[in-house]
Amino acid sequence: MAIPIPSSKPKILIPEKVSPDGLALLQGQFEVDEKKGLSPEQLKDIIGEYEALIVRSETQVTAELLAAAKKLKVVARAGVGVDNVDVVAATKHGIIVVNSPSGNINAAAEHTIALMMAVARNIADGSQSIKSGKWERSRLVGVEAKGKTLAIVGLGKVGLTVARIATGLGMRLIAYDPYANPNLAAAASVTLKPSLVDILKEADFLTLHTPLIASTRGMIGANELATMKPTARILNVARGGMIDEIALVEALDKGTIAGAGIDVFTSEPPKPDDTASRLVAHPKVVATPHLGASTKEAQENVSIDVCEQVVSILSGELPRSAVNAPIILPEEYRTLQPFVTLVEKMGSLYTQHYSNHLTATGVTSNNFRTTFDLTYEGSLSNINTTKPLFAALVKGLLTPITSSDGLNINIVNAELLAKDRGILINEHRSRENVENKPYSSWITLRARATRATSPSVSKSLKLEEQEDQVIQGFVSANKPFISRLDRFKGEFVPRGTLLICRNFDSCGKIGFVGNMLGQAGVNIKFMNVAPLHEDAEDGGDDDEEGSEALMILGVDKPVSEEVLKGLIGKEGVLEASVVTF
Ligand SMILES: NC(=O)c1ccc[n+]([C@@H]2O[C@H](COP(=O)([O-])OP(=O)(O)OC[C@H]3O[C@@H](n4cnc5c(N)ncnc54)[C@H](O)[C@@H]3O)[C@@H](O)[C@H]2O)c1
Ligand SMILES: O=C(O)[C@H](O)COP(=O)(O)O
Repeated sequence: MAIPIPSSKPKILIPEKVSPDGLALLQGQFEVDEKKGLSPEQLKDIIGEYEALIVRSETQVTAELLAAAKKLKVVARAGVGVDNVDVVAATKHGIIVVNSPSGNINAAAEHTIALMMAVARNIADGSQSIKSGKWERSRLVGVEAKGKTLAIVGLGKVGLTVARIATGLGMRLIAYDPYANPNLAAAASVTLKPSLVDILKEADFLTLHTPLIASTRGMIGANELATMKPTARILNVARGGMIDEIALVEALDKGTIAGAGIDVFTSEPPKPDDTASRLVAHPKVVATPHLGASTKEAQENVSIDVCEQVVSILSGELPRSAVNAPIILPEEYRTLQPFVTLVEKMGSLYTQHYSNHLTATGVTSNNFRTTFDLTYEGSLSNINTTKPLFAALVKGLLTPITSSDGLNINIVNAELLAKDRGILINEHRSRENVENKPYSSWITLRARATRATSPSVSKSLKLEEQEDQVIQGFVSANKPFISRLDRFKGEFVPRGTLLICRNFDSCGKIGFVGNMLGQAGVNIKFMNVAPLHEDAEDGGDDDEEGSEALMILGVDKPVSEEVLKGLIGKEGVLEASVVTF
């Protein structure tokens, strides 16, 4: 019998119905498990195997579930609303939450208009009546949309689309949204009002299009309903919970509200005793089972949108619509990616080189500092977002010292993790000295020297504490290069294992180090010598013992501490460190 070989491909779990159009993008490179009908416990039991989770609105992605999701890198919501995802908990775990902010806008807007017309013209009631053999023309007289006031709460993507369609129906449009763009509102012929009450009073139809957040939960309760006209009708294709369902049922019973078209409920699907069930059953309500986004077109859109983002994230790239990180434009990302690699390597070089180098006295010195200046220079100073570069630096600095913790450092949690470790990074942009460089952009990482507050403090400072620690790098042909390390300038590629020696700049050093490595069976793959940088305080000193240089050797295996000790102090090697990328 053949024994199944475990797959080494990253695993993606899809516990809900997601359109196959996007899923096709995942086939081949990932192991995709579509498992519908899992209970929360079953989901928790298996989530630890997966690197990506793709959901719609039914799966509750709780803090408890995320804590069990040890490998999870991304929660992708194939839709807009992420109220079923604990985004704060995801952020803490470094899990990126992505959604599809625009894939189903049109579907939701058209569904709103469909419900409005259905409520206005008693479509559901009329259909049921005729199917039961009746012919009730006088009971089912409706109202027209033309000339009526449509009041919109939340003039975002769906709200504006509803407004544009409703203009074509000849409706008057008003809206309440304290954060709305007045130009977009005016272009859609919507008059913005300063308060909710202002629009409630005038509404013939009230439609809700906000997210479900603290300020919108229960925003339409008994008091609000009481301020509305008895002929008014209410539509909700946004989220259950924004309307007090019991208050609405009572208003419909009393006849103080004429009707409602409801797609979303406080409990989905509603159980018989839930308040939502009373609303669904009410004769003046046209109810649909959260169908706002359920069109073929919208499902194709959101599926492709989030699956593309899952592929990006699992390939180590940035998504375009992260909910818990700023949105980065793809063209910006393309420009930034080589610099992201560079900065991560600069951070890693910093930690490995400064926190672990063997000095002339044979002591391993840790000179790691926690306050950094990260300066983007040349044309890079014009970029819109530096967030990925910031995150890359945190990742580079921390990974050599935290990799055993399994920390997943990314743009989502980098700031938090840096803060937790007391690391402060000040970002700067500079266009100075552009003409002196052979490359258009470069980056400088500087950990400033301890500044003496008095002569006695100055005396007590060790020499290395009195100097800035500097790493500078640039990108050429999409490859990262280090162009300065400490007081030394010289180009080298940060890859593989590097032995970095500080030595007196005189004859015989290379031969001596090469010989020692050879005896230890370590092969040298490439070598660079970096002389003192012109800005270095003792730069240009030609005195044999005064002038120093760095020797950077790419080696084929790690150099043991014993070999390092053998190098130090002899033949003018002053310090040595080994870094691995
Ligand atoms: N039923 C469905 O299947 C379906 C489909 C798509 C979207 N939706 C839901 O529709 C809603 C709107 O989606 P969207 O894409 O237009 O979102 P959006 O973020 O583009 O717009 C939301 C708007 O609400 C406004 N807002 C926030 N708080 C407010 C407050 N307290 N008072 C008034 N306005 C406030 C915001 O300023 C924003 O303009 C969301 O809840 C989404 O989940 C439902
Ligand atoms: O927020 C959304 O995108 C809608 O509510 C759609 O939800 P669904 O994907 O469960 O249909």
